[in-house]
Order: sequence, then C-alpha cells, then structure tokens
Amino acid sequence: MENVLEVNDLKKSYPDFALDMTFTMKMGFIMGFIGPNGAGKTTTIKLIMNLLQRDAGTVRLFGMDNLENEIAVKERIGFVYDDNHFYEELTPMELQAILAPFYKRWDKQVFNTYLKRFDLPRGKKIQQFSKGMKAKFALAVALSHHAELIILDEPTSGLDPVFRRELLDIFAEMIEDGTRSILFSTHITSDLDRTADYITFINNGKLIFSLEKDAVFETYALVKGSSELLDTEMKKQFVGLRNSPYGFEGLTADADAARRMFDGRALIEKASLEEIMLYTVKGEA
Ligand SMILES: Nc1ncnc2c1ncn2[C@@H]1O[C@H](COP(=O)(O)OP(=O)(O)OP(=O)(O)O)[C@@H](O)[C@H]1O
Repeated sequence: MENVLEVNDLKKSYPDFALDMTFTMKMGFIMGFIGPNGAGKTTTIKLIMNLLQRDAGTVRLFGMDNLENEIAVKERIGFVYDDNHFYEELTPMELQAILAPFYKRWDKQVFNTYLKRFDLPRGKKIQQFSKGMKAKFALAVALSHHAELIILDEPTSGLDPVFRRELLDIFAEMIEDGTRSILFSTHITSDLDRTADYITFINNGKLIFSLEKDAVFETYALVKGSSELLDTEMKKQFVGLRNSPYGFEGLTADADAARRMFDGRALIEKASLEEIMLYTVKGEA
C-alpha cells in the first residue's frame, strides 16, 4: 500500500526545544496526531508543509520529496492550520476568485456545495463569521481542489461538541472511497476514539508511538491492584504509576506481560487515549 506521507529523521531545534520525528502514513486512512501543548505538533506540520525550514531529515508526500516537488505536492494537499488568515474583509465568493487560480483542480461546484452544506453565507464577510463558521470555511477551501491528503492543525479546538461531531463525520465520509487521507492534530483525545484509524503520539519533540488505533489499546493497559504487589522490579514495568484509594494504578505499555506478571492478582483494564497521554507525559495521572 502506498505511503501518502513519510517523515524521516526530521529535525528542527529551537533554543529550548528539539524535534526529531519519524513516522509514515498510509493512503485511505485518518491519522490523529496527538501530544500535549508544546509537544511539536504544529512544528511537525509546518515542516511537512515547508512553512518552516528544517535542520535535517526528509519528508516525502505521495512518494515525492516535499522540497523538490513543492508545487506538485501542495496541489494535492488541503491544509487547514489553527489560525487561518484569510482576507477577512472579503466574502467567500470574493475569496474564491482569488484562491481558485492558485489550484489547477479548483472546483467551483464542490466549493458551492460545501458552502451550502456548512450553511455558510456566500455574500457575508468572513470577519462576520463565528469561530465555528470560520473553521468550516477553512475546511470548505481545503476540500475544494480535490486534495488527496488533508492536513489540519487542531481543526476542532474551540468548537462546540455538535460542531465537532459534524466535522468528524465529514472526515469519516471523506475517506470512505479510500482515495483520501486525513492527518489532524488535536488535544481532544475523545475525537480520536470515534474517528481515527491511526494514532501518532508525540511528546517533547519525540515520537512515543505511531500505531493503528486498535494496536494502541492492545499494547497499553491500566493496571489496578494492592500496593503489596509492587516491588522495585514490578515498578519498572510501568510507564507511570500513582497511588489510588485501593492501592496503585499504573499504565503499562506491555499489556500481555502485565497479565502474565500479575496473573489474576490485579485488575487489567483498557486505557483511554487520555490516560495514555497523561501517564506518558507526567508519569502519573
Ligand atoms: N519560532 C519559535 N522560536 C522558538 N521556539 C519555538 C518557535 N516555534 C515553536 N517553538 C517551540 O517549539 C515547541 C513546540 O511547539 P509547537 O507549536 O510545535 O507545539 P504543539 O505541539 O503544536 O503545541 P500546542 O498543542 O500548544 O499547539 C514549543 O516549546 C515552542 O515554544
């Protein structure tokens, strides 16, 4: 299966932050890109889009180098970033007139269909749109040139649950025929439980994992038991541990090993993405 995106040893350093990232993404799926504030999600996305100069590494999009073939790859990407700056004094129709010539495959009919579907007034200035309307408008633009890869930096942040759900349903619809992929960053891990096929989790500029969602839940588990069960050797098996009213609660990154080790003496439960993120980042929930 073709990789739509290959990020290899991609590096970028700031005085107190260093990104070093490697992961791949297959065509036809939704990948959720998660990590706490400052993990490097926006930096990675900007490097993929060549909006930021990398220090080292490569990015391949549709099998092509993203720098050597910048125009060709961008033609095939729909991009929504967290603070889209459109000319706000323009209306959607006026903005279309400016944007369309930049894309070989701009499709006025598709754009109009999305404006209608998202209830966006064609003749109203964008500055008069609500936050949710602006998010939908950015999405309409990203979807109107037959992009095969949609990259969105926190598309659901600041949106109400109804709106978020609608957006996620649109994502699911978009990948149905297997010819499009979506990479979207978020803090809202519950959005991913429903929609994502793959989860890429980064922390402090480093990859923690990039896995199929089901594999994440098979790999990680929450273990709950009485404190006497824990010795120093046992403690080493945990990504993070905390005391609970009943003893201890901890996250393991090897659920099978924990089952063997505790052999029925502790409760082993499915960990949510939020718990995986909290324990990994803090060492405790
Ligand atoms: N221009 C810059 N100069 C110096 N440091 C920067 C710059 N841009 C980003 N950083 C640092 O890089 C790190 C990663 O930032 P980034 O915006 O990629 O994180 P993020 O995962 O998108 O965070 P958030 O979820 O808060 O949006 C942060 O520590 C940030 O301070």
